[in-house]
Amino acid sequence: MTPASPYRIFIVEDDPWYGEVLKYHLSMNPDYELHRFVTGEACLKHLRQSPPHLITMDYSLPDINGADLLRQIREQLPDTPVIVISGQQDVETAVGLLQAGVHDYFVKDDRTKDLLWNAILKIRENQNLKREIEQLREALGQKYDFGNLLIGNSPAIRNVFTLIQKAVRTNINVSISGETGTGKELVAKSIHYHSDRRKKPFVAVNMAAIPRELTESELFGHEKGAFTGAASRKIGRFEEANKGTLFLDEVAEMDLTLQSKLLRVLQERELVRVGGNERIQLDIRLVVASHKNLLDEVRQGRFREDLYYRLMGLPIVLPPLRDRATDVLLLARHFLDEFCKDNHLTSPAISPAATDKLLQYSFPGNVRELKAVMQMAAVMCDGQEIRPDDLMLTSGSDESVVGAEGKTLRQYTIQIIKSYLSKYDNNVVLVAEKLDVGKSTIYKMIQNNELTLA
Ligand SMILES: Nc1ncnc2c1ncn2[C@@H]1O[C@H](COP(=O)(O)OP(=O)(O)OP(=O)(O)O)[C@@H](O)[C@H]1O
Repeated sequence: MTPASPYRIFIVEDDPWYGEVLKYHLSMNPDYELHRFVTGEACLKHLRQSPPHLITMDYSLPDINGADLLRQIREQLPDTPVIVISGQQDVETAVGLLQAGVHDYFVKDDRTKDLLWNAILKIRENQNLKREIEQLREALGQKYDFGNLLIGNSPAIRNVFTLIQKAVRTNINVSISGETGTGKELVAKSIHYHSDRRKKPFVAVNMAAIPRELTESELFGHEKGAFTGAASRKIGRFEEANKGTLFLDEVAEMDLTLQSKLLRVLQERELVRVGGNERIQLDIRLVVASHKNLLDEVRQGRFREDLYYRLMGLPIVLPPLRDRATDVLLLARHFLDEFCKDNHLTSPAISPAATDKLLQYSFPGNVRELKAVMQMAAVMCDGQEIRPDDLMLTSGSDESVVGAEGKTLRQYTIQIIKSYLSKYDNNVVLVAEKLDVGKSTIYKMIQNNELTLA
């Protein structure tokens, strides 16, 4: 059903006069295509032929009991909203119907047709929003097509593609390790958007970005009044990701207390919000990542061994870019073309000397650094060709640092991050997103006193 198609409503009402009143009232909206039936059987017969977007039904029909009709509608069209209109003012029936999944229940009186009008508007709004979300998720799925977007042809990255393909076929947890900027989050997204869960949420949480005292409530949520400052209920990231995928980045940053809580949630597949009693069932694929070696963390007593084995699932190791030599040029070309396209520039060639320089460099910041270097080169070059001097590399073959003030790329990076932080009110998450740097990178700069928040 396209958004432009008429909105089909079935009115099931055996009282011919009342049925006509409802039909006439709803026909004021030209978007509605109205079909009236005087028996439950007639409605059921048409359900499959031309499925409606919404059904409004009288509870007392001559041929079929309201509850039976509802059950049969639910079996055939589980997602179609049903509004029940009835002459009975019986609370038990109303509660029973609402529990059986009826969207609304109205008693026949003077206000019914207006209540019905408003209820339909609300339902349509929700249906439109749902459809939009699904379309956006589809679009994201295409964006994270790892065949297109996870660029690479080296044996190392092809091995990663094979593991992603294996992961998407099952529900197994995945642990990704690799240096910063190697593409861990991109791999996590690719897994999600290729799995059966793609229509459900992908939620990413960077454990290094959350202040320690807030981690539990951030992950598991809290009830109103659970602690000072908990002014209202908060849904945690686990609950947000339910039925979808939760990506826990920098998982090694969790303290031991939180690790025990996480272990319990994973074992029991349910959580209780901080300060609450309700048990919430969880159905989540967990993807975790760390640039630290988790096994080393276990050996040092900083990471629980039992949790380590729970999280490990299918391990994917993302090799550093320096071990994917053949990918460097492929990725360089990709980032250059992408940047030039976005900025309406003609994509320049890469000179042989610049190619050599790229191949000799060790890329400590991995793919993220290569992307930044190529974007800067596109700006710095003469528009025709990228030459060695256009490539601002910070270490390896070319120790020298560019720029009139003799600053290193790292110093430039810090300067840019600083100016963004002051522009965006010290919102680290937003700045990391805008500049496409890891949030943990910024937090580490703050920790190392390279950056101070104004
Ligand atoms: N194989 C790839 N193809 C295309 N783009 C890539 C690839 N790998 C990484 N990138 C790009 O490099 C940047 C860094 O990737 P990502 O954020 O996934 O790395 P990460 O390992 O999660 O980093 P961190 O450890 O700092 O969180 C992103 O802009 C991402 O789109």
